[in-house]
Amino acid sequence: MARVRWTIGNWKQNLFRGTAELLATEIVDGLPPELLEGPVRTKIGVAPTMVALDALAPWSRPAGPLYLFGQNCAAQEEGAFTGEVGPGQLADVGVHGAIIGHSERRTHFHEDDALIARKVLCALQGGLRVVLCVGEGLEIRESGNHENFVISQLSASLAGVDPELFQDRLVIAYEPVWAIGTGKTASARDAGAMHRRIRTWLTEQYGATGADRSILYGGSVKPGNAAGLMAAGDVDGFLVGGASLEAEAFLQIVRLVAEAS
Ligand SMILES: O=C(CO)COP(=O)(O)O
Repeated sequence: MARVRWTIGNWKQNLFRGTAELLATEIVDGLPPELLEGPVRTKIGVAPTMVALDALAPWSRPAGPLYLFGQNCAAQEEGAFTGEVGPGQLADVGVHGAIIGHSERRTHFHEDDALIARKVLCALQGGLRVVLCVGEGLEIRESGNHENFVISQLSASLAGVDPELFQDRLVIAYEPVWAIGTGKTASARDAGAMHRRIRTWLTEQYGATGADRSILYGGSVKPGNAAGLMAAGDVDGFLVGGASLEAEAFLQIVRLVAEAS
């Protein structure tokens, strides 16, 4: 079976309920009908701020075509953890999954691999999909140790997670930190090499079935570079930041992901 392709917009700390609804409407209205009616070639996700999640229910599955993602998820189901939102609470407002381990959370909120592993486990146990983000900073890229770094992040972020839980719900996103919001994209060659390395590691750890999961690229993805990145091999779609805030740019990327051979 072909791996699922994904195009997911990470809206970060942008938009309010009204503007989020407007953007969701523009995206859904602009989706090519064949993506909605035929065998779906790319699943489409959006990750608005927590307080706009429930407002997007009319555009998200099952009512609409979008999959809804939180930008974070607590490491525990519930309890005395001020400010946290657990997987059950996300699912309760119609959320399908959560982005976990984004570099902005690792950097600004000091989330380490151990915490991320607990979040991944909690979210999967709670029935959510998980988009697990990994990626190296510029210094590590320049030192040439980027592949080992990313594999160690991946290995630590999945420590203790039973692969039985993955099913089709674990997606990996490779997002080199130096490419996020900078306009610098990894070359198709570099992205392809990292994605292949990740796939090889997944196969070594979990066998062919465990490795058969989508690996997305993120970092300054735009309509102009999406086709080249899709052609790199082992790239199953994108986690899009800035360009996902413009419906037309996001829709172009969706089309390129769906049409890539
Ligand atoms: O962080 C990202 C997606 O999660 C990428 O952001 P940009 O597309 O703005 O570089």
